[in-house]
Amino acid sequence: MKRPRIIGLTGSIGMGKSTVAAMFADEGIPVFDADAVVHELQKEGGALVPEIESAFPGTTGARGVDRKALGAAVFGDRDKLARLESIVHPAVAKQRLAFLSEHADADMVLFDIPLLFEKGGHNGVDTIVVVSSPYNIQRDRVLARPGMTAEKFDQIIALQTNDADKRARADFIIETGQSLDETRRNVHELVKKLRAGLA
Ligand SMILES: CC(C)(COP(=O)(O)OP(=O)(O)OC[C@H]1O[C@@H](n2cnc3c(N)ncnc32)[C@H](O)[C@@H]1O)[C@@H](O)C(=O)NCCC(=O)NCCS
Ligand SMILES: Nc1ncnc2c1ncn2[C@@H]1O[C@H](COP(=O)(O)OP(=O)(O)OP(=O)(O)O)[C@@H](O)[C@H]1O
Repeated sequence: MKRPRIIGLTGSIGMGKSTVAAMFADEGIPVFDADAVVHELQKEGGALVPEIESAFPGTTGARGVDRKALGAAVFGDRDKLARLESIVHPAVAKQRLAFLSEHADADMVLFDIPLLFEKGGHNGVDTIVVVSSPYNIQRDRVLARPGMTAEKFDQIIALQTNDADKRARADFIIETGQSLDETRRNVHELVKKLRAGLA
């Protein structure tokens, strides 16, 4: 069956996945945003809210999942995180398949998958793009987010494949330590190469 070339976009916390995925979308490439799907499933009326409430009592309310509370419950506890992942990841995988069949005629699609290497998703994509910036820039950006603490940042970093490994396993690296304009130019050049079949 004909299917598009699948580009997997990944990178560690705050490296710029969402920002760079939006640049690919601006180039006309359909983007599957795993994180946005998780938000959808966890919001008020979201399909996973009841199951999350029963596994993690007190972490949901009238507005769906309270992500801060749930994050505080799982990021420092690998068993709890694994339990949450066993609820969330199958639902995301199902939507990814649906997305792929909706875009079966596209030449290329991009999957924005934060845990591409951690969960083995790299085996299901044709080309791997990693977003990456120097550690200090990453850390400063993440710590500037409301509600973020150095402790939470360290916990999350410890759960993710490190940046050097990601870079080593990438087909292409998009540097995000520079200006947004520079990064956008690099995305444009990469898309041009991919479209021309040169990469
Ligand atoms: C625990 C939750 C509610 C916390 O939400 P919150 O808005 O506070 O944080 P956010 O989602 O922005 O994540 C912050 C950082 O942690 C990373 N992260 C999220 N889940 C995981 C995980 N299971 N393992 C490693 N890193 C993770 C994100 O990629 C991001 O870099 C949320 O992250 C969640 O539901 N995670 C489980 C689902 C999941 O694995 N999502 C990420 C891939 S789709
Ligand atoms: N050259 C650049 N490329 C990408 N992002 C940049 C760049 N310069 C500054 N930024 C900023 O860095 C931040 C990156 O955040 P973004 O949400 O895209 O990262 P993420 O990898 O999706 O994060 P998370 O893993 O937490 O979901 C944004 O605020 C973005 O504006």
